[in-house]
Amino acid sequence: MAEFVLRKLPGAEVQGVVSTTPDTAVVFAPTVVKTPAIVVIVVWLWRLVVGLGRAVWRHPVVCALAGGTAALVVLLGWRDALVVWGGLVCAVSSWAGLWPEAGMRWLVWPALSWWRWVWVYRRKWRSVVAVAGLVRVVRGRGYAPDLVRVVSDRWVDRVTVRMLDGQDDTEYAERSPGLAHGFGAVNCRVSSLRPGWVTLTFPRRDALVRVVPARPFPRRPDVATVDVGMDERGRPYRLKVHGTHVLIAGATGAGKGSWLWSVVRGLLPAAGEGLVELWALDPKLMELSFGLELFDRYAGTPEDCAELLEAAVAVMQERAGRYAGVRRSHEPSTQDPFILVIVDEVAFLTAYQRDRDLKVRIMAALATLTTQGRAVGVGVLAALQDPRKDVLSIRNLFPDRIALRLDEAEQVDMVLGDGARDRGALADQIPRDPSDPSVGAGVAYVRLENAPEPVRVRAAYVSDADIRQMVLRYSVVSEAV
Ligand SMILES: Nc1ncnc2c1ncn2[C@@H]1O[C@H](COP(=O)(O)OP(=O)(O)OP(=O)(O)O)[C@@H](O)[C@H]1O
Repeated sequence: MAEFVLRKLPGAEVQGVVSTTPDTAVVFAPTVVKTPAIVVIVVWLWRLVVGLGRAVWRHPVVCALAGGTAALVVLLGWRDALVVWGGLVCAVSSWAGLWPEAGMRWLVWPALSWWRWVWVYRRKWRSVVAVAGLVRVVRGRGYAPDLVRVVSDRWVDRVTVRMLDGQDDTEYAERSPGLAHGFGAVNCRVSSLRPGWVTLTFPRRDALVRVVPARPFPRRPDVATVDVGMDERGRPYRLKVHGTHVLIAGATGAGKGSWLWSVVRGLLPAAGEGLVELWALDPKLMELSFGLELFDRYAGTPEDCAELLEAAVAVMQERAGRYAGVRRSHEPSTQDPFILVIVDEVAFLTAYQRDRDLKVRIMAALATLTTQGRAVGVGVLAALQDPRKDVLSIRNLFPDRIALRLDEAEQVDMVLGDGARDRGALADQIPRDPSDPSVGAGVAYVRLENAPEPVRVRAAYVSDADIRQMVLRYSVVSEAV
């Protein structure tokens, strides 16, 4: 029975790790059974074959190199083998020099991944997971999760792990600080894309330290997603705006403006073609008014904002009536453009609004838009400064959420949803420097509706000069509410 249970557990048995669990403190000596030598030899040979097969499967390049070298030495002798090797190294270096991107992709990153696998993860794996509490002891034998793969690039290590049967990714999320410290990383983020497997992301260098300049205007109008900045692997990050609603929360000076303006910038070519309409609500009168001419409709006072939201609801209902029974989703067109309602500091219209009637109207319109608008091409992009005030009542209306720097750790889950901070969304630890507002500004954790794991992204900084250039290029005659 014991053997059956143990065989069902995936993962390697822990050896050489001092166990601190009380149930293993007393070990009873088992009955000694004499095994015939031939059985022992067969078992060891079988283990050797399995080990070799696994090594070839996991490290095909290293094994091919080792096997090829051995074959060359046997066939040509070590001098000629050395000459062949020298020629190969020269050829590969010239190729990598001529095509550096391909060289990095096929040579440098795989070599780095292998090195990190051997030197950092494989070497420390069992002791770190044991101390972090991820090892299970079954009838006196310890089992550790399997370290399967390490993929490294310039910025992060992505470690694929086969969990033990019965474990789930929330357990890894809870232990992520210990894993990060154990492997010498500043952070560890946990995601699970298929049952039984978990991916641990350990950032090595921060791609997001430097300010990301405003993204170039898209060559072709794109409504579905917008290039808003850079992710932590140094790749452009595209935010979905059509078919969703997005909430952006961050403390004062966290850089909410750069997210709003990056979205506006990315949609301008489509707006120029009549496929998008940008409706702005700017109750603070300080942010969106700077690019007033870019918006099809603009409202500043709370009364105007309520009217604009109700106008959006009217468009939504008119479309819903037309689409009913004809189609189930919205395709942006000049007849029915995608309408993006952008709200800067939504709490001014809700939590801080003293006029009760107005507040009720605004909340009702917001709730209607966010619950029914996406299928008919009306989206809401709202920014919020203080997540404590109002977020719990409106947070759930937004499928996609972005947390910039927040003042307190508890606010992270308030914005992104339960468990987000455990999964590595450390929005309360995004750095800030009072003497340099650009430090950490625009850096955020994004949690999308269909992906529970947060992604760290820095929005491009759209400066005043960039906004002036946008106005010069894409002004529309803005309609009063
Ligand atoms: N993406 C960014 N990259 C670098 N610096 C940025 C970025 N976004 C903003 N900043 C810097 O941070 C400052 C504050 O940004 P911003 O006004 O957008 O913050 P905010 O979150 O909107 O603050 P508030 O809620 O007080 O309006 C800017 O003046 C700019 O210097």
